[in-house]
Amino acid sequence: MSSSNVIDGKAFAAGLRGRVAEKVAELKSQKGVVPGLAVVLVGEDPASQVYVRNKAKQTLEAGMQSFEHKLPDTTTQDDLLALVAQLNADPQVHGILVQLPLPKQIDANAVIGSIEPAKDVDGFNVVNAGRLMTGAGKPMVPCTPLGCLLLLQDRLGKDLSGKRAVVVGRSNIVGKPMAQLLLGANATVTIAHSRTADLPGECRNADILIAAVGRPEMIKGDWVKPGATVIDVGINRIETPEGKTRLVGDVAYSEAAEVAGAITPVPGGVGPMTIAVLLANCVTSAYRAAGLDDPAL
Ligand SMILES: NC(=O)C1=CN([C@@H]2O[C@H](COP(=O)(O)OP(=O)(O)OC[C@H]3O[C@@H](n4cnc5c(N)ncnc54)[C@H](OP(=O)(O)O)[C@@H]3O)[C@@H](O)[C@H]2O)C=CC1
Ligand SMILES: Nc1nc(=O)c2c([nH]1)NC[C@@H]1CN(c3ccc(C(=O)N[C@@H](CCC(=O)O)C(=O)O)cc3)C=[N+]21
Ligand SMILES: [Mg+2]
Repeated sequence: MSSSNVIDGKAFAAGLRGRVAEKVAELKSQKGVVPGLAVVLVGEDPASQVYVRNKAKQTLEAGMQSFEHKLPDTTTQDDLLALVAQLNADPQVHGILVQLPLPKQIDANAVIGSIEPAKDVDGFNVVNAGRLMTGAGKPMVPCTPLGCLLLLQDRLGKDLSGKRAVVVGRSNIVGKPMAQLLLGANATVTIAHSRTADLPGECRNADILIAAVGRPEMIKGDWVKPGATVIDVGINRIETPEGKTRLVGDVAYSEAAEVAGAITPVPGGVGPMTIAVLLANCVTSAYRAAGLDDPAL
């Protein structure tokens, strides 16, 4: 496979962040408003700390305000709900992201449900999930699935009519909203999961294959239909034989790249898109709060 069949999510994300920065500057000059993103991290998970640092850096680079709230592992649900309430009420905050997973003593659904839907830039709140599913009202769309859709549409065109899409994984944060977006773009969608009878067979039907499983390199090259577009959402940190760690996706990349028409790498594929869409959602929220139409990004 030629390198042009690698979908460069890193470059696409950089372009999107550039458009976000332009919209931030326009809002500032027109309304004197600077979009603000609040990120809440509970606990000390090193991987989460890296993501949160990257988000803050890119937020500032786009000309936005970044508010970081780091809370200890022992934080109670009431403490976290109180912080969310404070951020809901803060006019400088247009987007609130509570990093998942949360410690066991906290009910994630209760916390997500307490975020003002307009500020729910992850799109995880039931109000936004319901809007996405029904088409009633404008949702905040979950960042990772929307990032995947943008990469697909850049390759295949906006209309996915006639294409068979298979989404492996049915989580609320990736698999289910991904399927919903593909359906909205007119693909014919199958959602596969751990109870699917013949996963390799399902995958081989896919013109568009989305892997969101959380199992390192589970999807093999001979599960991929020749010419298919493969989007690998997985972020798995594995130990190499030399005792170092390395990031791999849910797809056995080098095998799959031999067969696929196009494929996202890990790192440098979906991950950077997630953060770029997060910034885009936050800017959209700020435009709405200022009474403006959604910016074209
Ligand atoms: N790039 C990015 O920006 C992001 C990456 N991720 C990554 O994406 C991956 C998925 O994340 P997330 O959706 O949160 O994960 P979850 O663990 O919430 O969901 C995993 C899904 O995969 C299914 N699954 C697990 N094992 C198998 C199997 N052997 N065969 C078929 N299906 C299986 C599960 O099925 P069942 O429901 O039956 O248990 C479940 O639906 C992870 O690697 C995560 O790190 C996540 C968010 C953002
Ligand atoms: N409320 C919430 N919203 C999220 O969107 C959310 C979350 N919680 N919890 C964790 C997952 C994971 N996630 C990633 C974001 C960026 C990269 C990313 O930038 N990845 C880079 C490399 C990162 C690295 O090198 O470690 C890449 O793939 O190229 C990865 C993963 C967002 N998540
Ligand atoms: Mg996400």
